[in-house]
Amino acid sequence: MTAPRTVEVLLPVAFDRALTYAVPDGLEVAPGDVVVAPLGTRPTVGVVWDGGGAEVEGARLKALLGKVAASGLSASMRGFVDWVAAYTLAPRGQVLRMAMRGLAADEGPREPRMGLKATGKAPGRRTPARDKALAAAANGETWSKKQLAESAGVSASVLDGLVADGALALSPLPPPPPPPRPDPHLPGPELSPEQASAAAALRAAVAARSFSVTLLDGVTGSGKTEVYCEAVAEALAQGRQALVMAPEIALTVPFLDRFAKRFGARPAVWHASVGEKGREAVRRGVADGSIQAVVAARSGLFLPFRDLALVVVDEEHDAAYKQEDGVSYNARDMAVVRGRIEGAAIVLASATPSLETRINAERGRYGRLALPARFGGRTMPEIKAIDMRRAGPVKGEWLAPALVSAVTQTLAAGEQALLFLNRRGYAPLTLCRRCGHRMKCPHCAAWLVEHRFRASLVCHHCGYTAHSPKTCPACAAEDSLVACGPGVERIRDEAVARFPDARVAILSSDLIGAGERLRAELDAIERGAVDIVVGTQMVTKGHHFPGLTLVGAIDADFALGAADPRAAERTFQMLQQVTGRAGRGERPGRALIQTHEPDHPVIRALAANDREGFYRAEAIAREAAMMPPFGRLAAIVVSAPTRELAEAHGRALARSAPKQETVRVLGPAEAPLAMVRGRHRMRLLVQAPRAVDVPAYLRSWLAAAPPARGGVRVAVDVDPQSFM
Ligand SMILES: Nc1ncnc2c1ncn2[C@@H]1O[C@H](COP(=O)(O)OP(=O)(O)OP(=O)(O)O)[C@@H](O)[C@H]1O
Ligand SMILES: [Zn+2]
Repeated sequence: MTAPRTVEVLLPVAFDRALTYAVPDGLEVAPGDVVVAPLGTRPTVGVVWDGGGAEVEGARLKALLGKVAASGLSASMRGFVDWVAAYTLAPRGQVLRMAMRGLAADEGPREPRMGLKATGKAPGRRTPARDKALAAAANGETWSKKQLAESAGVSASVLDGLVADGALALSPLPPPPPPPRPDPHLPGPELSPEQASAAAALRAAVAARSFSVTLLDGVTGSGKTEVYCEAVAEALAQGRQALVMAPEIALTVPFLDRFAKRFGARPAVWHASVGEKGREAVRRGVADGSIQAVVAARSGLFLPFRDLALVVVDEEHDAAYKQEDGVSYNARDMAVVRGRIEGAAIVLASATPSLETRINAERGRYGRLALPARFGGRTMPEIKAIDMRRAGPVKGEWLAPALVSAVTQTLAAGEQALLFLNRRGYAPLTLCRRCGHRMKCPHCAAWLVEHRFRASLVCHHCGYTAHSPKTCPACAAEDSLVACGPGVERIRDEAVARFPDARVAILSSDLIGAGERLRAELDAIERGAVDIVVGTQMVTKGHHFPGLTLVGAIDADFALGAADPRAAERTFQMLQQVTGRAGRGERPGRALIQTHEPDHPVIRALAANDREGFYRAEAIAREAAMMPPFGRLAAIVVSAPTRELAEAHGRALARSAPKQETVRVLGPAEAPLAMVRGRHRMRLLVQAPRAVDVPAYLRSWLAAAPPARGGVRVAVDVDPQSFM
């Protein structure tokens, strides 16, 4: 007897290794095929991986259960999965799981949907409802049951009766027409000379059919979208595919309409709120090439494109590109990796590029195209700081007098104002006036945030929600709980109270979501049906509201990210983005920033409109501290049910760190967010020069480290973005 043929199969579970299976006689499989394999006793869908295929002696070898008629993973996709896993230290199976999203169990030809058709036979019994149904069906077409019932104004049971009677018969419905395809040959807008030359460079990058990375560095309102749409047009015209990524689902919404205006049809959409059926359709369409353009949140990077020509990473600086749970990867960086593997052009677009990307461009690793001025001769907003120490509001209010009078003037001129505060809910802290008790999350080292619209207290880390209590849970005093500090809901209340005639809208992800509600709100603002917009960071980027001329930033918030080496950069980016919403239409804009540190270099750079100066100073500071992009960082978070366990394991880890001259291991120290979901957290930080292969260092470290026991978990984060 000959030994069985075998293959390696990677399964979408937390295994790093592919498992070896026997291939039953009569089954032909190749790397990339989707197969069903037994995992323990459970049939599991996985992907045939590279390697293996040898003849192995093994009576106990399990056999594949079958093959699935679904588009598999190309060699480049498999290479991408391997690469991401190796870099992030995530098990390969966990990365594979992301690449299998939307995979239907069977993509084979579908059974046609059945509808109803008149047979011409008279029913045995006539009623007015039956007559109506037959009259509607008399046109001879096949109707869906629902449509026929609606059109005739009868219930579904009437139709069932007619089928039983032979007057209606089941009949296959014609397949739905394919969605319209975007047309790359529609004329785009007329571009300014700067835009035109940037667009030509991007078109050339796509036409080159090879890997390249280009930073599209253009100030807010410079028309970056119009420019990168030309690169999309080039990809479409070649019959190839383009992926446009946005850091948040909410930002995909306005892009859909802009894309449709440019190309006559909407792109496919891919993100967490798309339902299972929709995802299956997108996955199938990108795999067979019938879908050419996709707009997606970060997970779209793992779609199995057949012929990917272009990836645009819009707002490339955005921290939301970093996934923090499961596989910790930065979709911006992994887009570059995918581009290298696929030979695709990568465009990183931003008005406030990350220092990482700026330095890559300066050192010639990336190309750089600049749009230094706004489109149409519009000017950048004038930015001023309001010193909250001297010119702040009275206690209990949050809008400084100078901001109030600016809003008043803006409204009087028939223009719109935006009040920005990066804090959801009504108040970040609720405390008892009598005993000083603070309302805390029972599972996290965090305060509960009051959400007054929902009458509840919510933990922003674990989602724990409680009704706002009437009495203090500690001292039982009645009506003693007070809200401290503002969230957007509170700013909205103040705006409504101060400007009773103004139409005030609030935009916050927890209130609006990313669906039709959001679209309706954005439309209303664009049309001028809203006077004051109050919003979280959801409103800071990407949006274009022509009537908006004043932006008020309620709190410049530097202290928040004290442990974060990117705190200054992030604050600069956020304020530059939000102030960049002002004055994009006919009239010039201005912005007021409420701050307790008006002399902070970030505020000074903003007020002086000195972007370059800020980046230069920031680069010097980061280089001196050997912080990214001049050095490398990785974080290891140890969590455990008790602090002692977490600390002990953190110490043991630190002791087992391989000695390498240039690599520093800091900690363990208690994480700024010391407990989440009941787990105590300690952090270690690895700092190394750029030349060090940090993932390799971590791998050899963790392989030799004492195993985590007793509920201890170790999470590795290469290139951390969050320092909580
Ligand atoms: N060549 C053009 N012709 C007509 N309108 C244009 C042109 N370029 C840009 N615009 C318009 O100018 C506005 C700003 O452009 P866009 O939103 O692309 O800027 P942006 O650079 O992406 O800004 P931000 O970074 O602030 O999001 C949009 O309404 C856009 O349609
Ligand atoms: Zn919590």
